[in-house]
Amino acid sequence: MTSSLSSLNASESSAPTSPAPSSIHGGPSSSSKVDRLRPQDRRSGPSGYRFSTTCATVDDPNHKDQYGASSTPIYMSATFKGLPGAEFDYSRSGNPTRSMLQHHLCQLQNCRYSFAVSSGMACLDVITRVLKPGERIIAGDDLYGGTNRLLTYLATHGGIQTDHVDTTDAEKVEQMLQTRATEHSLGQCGPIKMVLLETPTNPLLKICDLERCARAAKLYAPDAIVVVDNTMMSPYLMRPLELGVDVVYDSGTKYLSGHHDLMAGVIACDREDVGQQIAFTVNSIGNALTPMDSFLLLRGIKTLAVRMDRQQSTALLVASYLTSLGFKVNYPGLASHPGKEIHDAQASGPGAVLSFETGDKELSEGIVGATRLWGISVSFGCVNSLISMPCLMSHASIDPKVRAARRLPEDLIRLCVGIEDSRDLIEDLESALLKAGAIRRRRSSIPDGTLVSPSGIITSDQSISKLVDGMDKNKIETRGGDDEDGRLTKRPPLPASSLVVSAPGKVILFGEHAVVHGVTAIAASVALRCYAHVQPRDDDKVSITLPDLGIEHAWSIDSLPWGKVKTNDVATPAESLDEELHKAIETSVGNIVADDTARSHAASVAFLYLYMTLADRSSPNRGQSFVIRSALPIGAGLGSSAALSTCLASSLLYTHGHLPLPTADSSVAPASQTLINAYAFLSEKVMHGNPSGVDNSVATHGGALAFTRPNAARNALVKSEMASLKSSFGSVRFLLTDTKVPRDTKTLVAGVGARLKADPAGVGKTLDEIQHISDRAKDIFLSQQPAGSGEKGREAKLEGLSKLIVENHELLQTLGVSHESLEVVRRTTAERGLATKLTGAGGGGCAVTLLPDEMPKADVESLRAALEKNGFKCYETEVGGGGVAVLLDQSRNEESKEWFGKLPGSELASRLDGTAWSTA
Ligand SMILES: Nc1ncnc2c1ncn2[C@@H]1O[C@H](COP(=O)(O)OP(=O)(O)O)[C@@H](O)[C@H]1O
Ligand SMILES: C[C@@](O)(CCOP(=O)(O)O)CC(=O)O
Repeated sequence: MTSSLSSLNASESSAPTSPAPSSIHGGPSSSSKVDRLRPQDRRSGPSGYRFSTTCATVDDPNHKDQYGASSTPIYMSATFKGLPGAEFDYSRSGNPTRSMLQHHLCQLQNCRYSFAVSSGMACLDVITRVLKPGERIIAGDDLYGGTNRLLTYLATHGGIQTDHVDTTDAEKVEQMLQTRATEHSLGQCGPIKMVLLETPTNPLLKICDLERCARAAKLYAPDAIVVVDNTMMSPYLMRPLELGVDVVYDSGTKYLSGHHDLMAGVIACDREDVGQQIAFTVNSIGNALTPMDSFLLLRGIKTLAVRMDRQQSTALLVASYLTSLGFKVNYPGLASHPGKEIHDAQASGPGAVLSFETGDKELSEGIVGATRLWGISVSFGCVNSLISMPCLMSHASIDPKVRAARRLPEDLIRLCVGIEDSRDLIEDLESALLKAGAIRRRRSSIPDGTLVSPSGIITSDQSISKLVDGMDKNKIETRGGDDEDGRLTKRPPLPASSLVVSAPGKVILFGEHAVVHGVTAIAASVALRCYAHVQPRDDDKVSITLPDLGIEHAWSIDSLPWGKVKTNDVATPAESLDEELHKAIETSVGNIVADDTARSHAASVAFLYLYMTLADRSSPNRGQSFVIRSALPIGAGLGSSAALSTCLASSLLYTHGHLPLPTADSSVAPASQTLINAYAFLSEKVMHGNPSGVDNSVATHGGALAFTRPNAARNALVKSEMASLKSSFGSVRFLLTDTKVPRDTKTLVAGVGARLKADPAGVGKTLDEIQHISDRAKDIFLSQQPAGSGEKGREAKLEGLSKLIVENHELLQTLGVSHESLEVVRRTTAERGLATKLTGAGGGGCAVTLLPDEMPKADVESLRAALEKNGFKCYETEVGGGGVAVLLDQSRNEESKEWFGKLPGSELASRLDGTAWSTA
């Protein structure tokens, strides 16, 4: 042992982690409520990355590897040579691999001290050594068995007593603190020196209000340290230090490592006095983490956020599935959880552990024993899913009488969800529930035509959302239930069964019509959107309600022409329409709603085409009701059909489990966008015959795009090219004028196609000229402003765009797609020196006018009045917002059905736009 270690003075110990305190506190302040709600969005550490980036980026500028190794080397060395004072001398006190891990943990938890020790229990051992005999602890009554065992040991061997209270009731914690403080002041007991909290509790998943308990501790026992076991959440979902807590520990064996291939514990602390004390203890007792395990833990942490996202979203499905069967489920992700509000305020996700009761201990044993995929094991946080009975396993060390007193049900089953396919997990669980007799099929009520595999197990190609939705009513009842109908008919809100999505309309600035024939179009999303609300129907019908057109259609699902549907792999969408299916749907829609208007007919056929392509006929959950609303003017050239198509495609893909729902902190994934866009394009083809795909691409991806479709005569593309246009000169003001003159995109597009066929050279030349316009416009958008050109540079660019607008409109006139109403707009604006062109298919519909930066509001208003005098409607709009979006708030999804179909479009939009969406 080297001389620096022979002294066990805390201040000389090299156990604390390496970064200088100042470098860790690079992140934003911890006091803001908003910050706290979304810790994964917070930037931390000197590099200022967000959480998942920091997870994957292991870097300590003060400890660069001599060879530039990409992965932290494992320093398998007990000793390090050198004179006293060197940074490392003996691995118990400090080891470079462990130092790197501890540095990384400091970055993730935004704290100054981090310690990696041999297990989660070792953490508690180290932390409780701060206490002296006679001092007291307040802890929860729903604790992990190991924690309980150590606290009992401290009481019998160390004279440190613990008061167990229900820490999920902050008032009880406050009362206990007050009582003990009074007793201590009267000399009746020792001081409270530690308050030990855990939330959600294990295994009952009850919620403790950390901030309130920490505040109470500071009030009644200012010398006590507030300690939180954060293993259930991991630093990704919760960072208790930011809630007023002094010390946090995690069993690193769980989510941090994620693979159940090591044992570790990590302690985080930001208080210097406590940090130094812990450093002293770790060094003294020698339980610091080995270099090999430090390496493994560091590796595991890199994927913490992605693992947790996946595990958590599956846990929500499993919890909903079990709830739908009638089991009492404990999971803070469920709207019914009593502590949800507090949990949501202090953590940013419900985690991936849940528990449920069956009502019978033997039955629970039967279920646990019958699972195959769910491993029977203690612990959690692993990539593999685990099932256990806490009373027989993780909590067996607690006296049964104590367990009973703490209301820990003997039949409780704990599920720790891993990263496997959620369908396999639910199928395996269902099979175990059936085998154990916890549920059984209600064969008599399976609807005609519903296919159930001979084994009685739902086949794996069925989507989880359908599986989950249909469990209760159609197939299964809980044990002991008779065939009483309606016994389980009250279903809880299910994550994927009711959903709200939205997509924006678009404005084509240059290149409409020509884009159909391979010319580049410049288009951008607008702030007006279409919205779709989906919920299950239990009458075996599928329906579409179009309140904007005053239409509702419902079809008995069996009456649809299913014989024409070809088996398809949803992940590889067809590029062209299946004309046979299209025709068959046209016929049946025509038959069913003979008095249909052309508009609702088109929307209905497109809807059924996508429904029949994406829904599974054999699913018991095939019944669905769709309500579509648009804040966009319909049929005016602003892409209402593409926004509708994108809403239909996304809602069907999500509710039928073809796409994972985005999580609270994620946007609609690029791969999801691609699939949504492909199906939206098919719907557009149903509605418009030969669309270019620009509208649905903008509705799906959002932003501003230069879009070019493959066309052998014009370009060498094999698939549509989309170049994102980020204007180098800020936003541009546009006025959209809806002439309210109805027109039909399909007919107008076909008309231009016919002209091209009749006069390939003449129309071809027009197309070349439009291509040239789009190219110039693209250059203007993308070109950097010459240095020092300032306002002048911007003015020149806007002038350039105005010229192109005028030219493009003239060319569209020659293609025969203008209309007198559009010419009125053009003239009215030209009188004021403004450039206007039609946008979209023309023939009526909308015109777009470029507004100069300096145009006063009053002038815009007078222009608007002049235009609206003709019966037109004007919108001043921004362009380039987000694409397809999914409403994340499940309760909002449920609640909105009350007013979704009733409110005026603009009011509906303002109600929905203010809520939490995940957007492309
Ligand atoms: N909210 C809606 N309700 C019903 N149908 C709609 C809605 N939005 C769009 N549509 C469908 O889209 C068609 C309009 O498409 P289109 O003529 O291309 O004009 P736009 O430029 O608005 O997309 C309508 O005729 C109708 O079939
Ligand atoms: C005319 C066209 O270029 C745009 C159609 O726009 P809208 O349907 O009028 O919104 C056709 C297309 O690109 O598919």
